[in-house]
Amino acid sequence: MNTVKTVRELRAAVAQARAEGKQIGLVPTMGNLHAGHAALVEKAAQRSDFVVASIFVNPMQFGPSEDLDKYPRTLQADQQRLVDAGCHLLFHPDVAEMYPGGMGEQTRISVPGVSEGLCGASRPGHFEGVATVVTKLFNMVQPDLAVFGQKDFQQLAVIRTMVRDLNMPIQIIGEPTVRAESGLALSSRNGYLSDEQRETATVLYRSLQHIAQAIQAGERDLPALIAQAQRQHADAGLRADYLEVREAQSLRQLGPGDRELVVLVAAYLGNTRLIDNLSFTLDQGY
Ligand SMILES: Nc1ncnc2c1ncn2[C@@H]1O[C@H](COP(=O)(O)OP(=O)(O)OP(=O)(O)O)[C@@H](O)[C@H]1O
Ligand SMILES: CC(C)(CO)[C@@H](O)C(=O)[O-]
Ligand code: BAL
Repeated sequence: MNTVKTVRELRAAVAQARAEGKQIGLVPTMGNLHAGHAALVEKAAQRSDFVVASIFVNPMQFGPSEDLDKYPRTLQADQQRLVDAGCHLLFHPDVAEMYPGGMGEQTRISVPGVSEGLCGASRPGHFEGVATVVTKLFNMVQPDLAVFGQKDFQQLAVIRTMVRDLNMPIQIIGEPTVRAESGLALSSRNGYLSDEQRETATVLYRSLQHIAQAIQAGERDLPALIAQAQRQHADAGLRADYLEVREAQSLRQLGPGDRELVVLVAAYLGNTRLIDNLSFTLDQGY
């Protein structure tokens, strides 16, 4: 697996793969790779012939008081993981390569509607940063397909909407969340947690399961279900950001007859912000 740092080298390597008749798959990441990322690369390797992964901690999607500076950077271990998962090329640009004119006057992509609320409410500008950098990566690589994790459920919805609205000829594949045995969704930010906090954080997935099961069993008092879960989170030492049930395709508020639902949670444990979600189908509709 080659690692390249410039757009010029990236384009040359992809052009060569294309000239050999290969289908191109892209897996964008911010590095500090775990088994969740490996699953995305493996999926891309199944569905395409030449897998490009990117590692770029994108300053544009971080708020001023977020963890841009301390976000873990572990290039060597990441390269090994990518090789093991079947990646052919790693793009690892620096900020100047990605934003040569600086970020201030960079053209931006905004995706209204689906970007609003949930993480969009607590991280203003975040999805504009994500949509902009993903568009740039799409234009640099021009992949046939790109793989993203369902763990970042709203991000996946934003990207699907952007691709549809801007007629980008790229198939978007959403991969299920890879979890620890405890149920905790794997995330680079879990590295900020102590062993005890990692155990505490498992309450989030248990709540998602409980809420999904209760709705499937006919419970419709969502405010009560959510309040009960939030009390448990607070008792465990978590600070609530949001806990909501939405229609899963559009992320709009639930309406009568909806069948595809998703429960989404974000909460702080100390300074660490954790997110998780669980989607499910209602046979009879909501
Ligand atoms: N547990 C997981 N299972 C499946 N995909 C995942 C998982 N965690 C992250 N991903 C996906 O990997 C891609 C890159 O995400 P990113 O590098 O931000 O990793 P992360 O572990 O989610 O980090 P963070 O702590 O910043 O959220 C995204 O498409 C994301 O949805
Ligand atoms: C998609 C992404 C690589 C864009 O920076 C990032 O938001 C992530 O890692 O999920
Ligand atoms: N995993 C999404 C990237 C972010 O939290 O900034």
